[in-house]
Amino acid sequence: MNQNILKDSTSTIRVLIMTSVPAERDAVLRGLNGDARFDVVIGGVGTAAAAASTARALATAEYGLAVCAGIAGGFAGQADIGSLVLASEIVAADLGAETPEGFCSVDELGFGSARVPVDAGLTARLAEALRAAGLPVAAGPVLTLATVTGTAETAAELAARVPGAAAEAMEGYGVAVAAQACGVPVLELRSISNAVGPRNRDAWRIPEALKALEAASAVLMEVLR
Ligand SMILES: O=C(O)c1cccc(C(=O)CC[C@H]2O[C@@H](n3cnc4c(=O)[nH]cnc43)[C@H](O)[C@@H]2O)c1
Repeated sequence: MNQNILKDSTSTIRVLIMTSVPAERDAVLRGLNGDARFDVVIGGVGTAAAAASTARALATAEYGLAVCAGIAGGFAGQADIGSLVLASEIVAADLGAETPEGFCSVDELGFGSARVPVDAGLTARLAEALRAAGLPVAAGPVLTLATVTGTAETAAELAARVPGAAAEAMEGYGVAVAAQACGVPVLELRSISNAVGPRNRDAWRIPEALKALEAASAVLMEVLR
């Protein structure tokens, strides 16, 4: 078990799982099968809602781990629809400035960091357990964006800007910044519902992604036992 993860007097880790919408919360709860160590919260869509909801939840109890969980878009060649992605780092990919020479991150601007590290040890253990359970999982940067990518050009630009980018979603950075501020380790677990690229909402495979999220949540429960 990672040294940073707190245990209470009964040696039980309390885990906060932040989702965006009710369907994601319900999928996670099905996988957890009533395990009382986990609190699963609907934090809303987008970074601001996620950060505010996570900070509020972390103020109500002593958690040893915060997990951002939900569906996401997968980058071509990195994560197929129905597979899982574990963030190797959480990256606010549109937090910065546009310049004539291209995008300039807040890191380059000198205003903090658009990248939050995850609990690497726990991420590795969870990835191994997911693979052992027969669930396909990739590890790579998970991008947080305010706007869902809708063109091949933007997908290619993001993939070039963040080498190895595996998935994009809309909340991870908000959850991660709130957790970091509270000294709580963070993970991001995503199941892939669609490919990052030209918008085609009819091609989103949400039921398959929610099934994968449910299965992954059951594995997470076992890994933290
Ligand atoms: O319509 C439904 O039944 C339904 C069920 C569960 C979730 C949804 C959502 O639309 C959730 C929005 C949520 O999904 C993330 N997401 C998924 N794909 C992408 C993407 O390609 N780019 C960015 N974000 C994506 C995102 O985190 C949203 O919060 C609908």
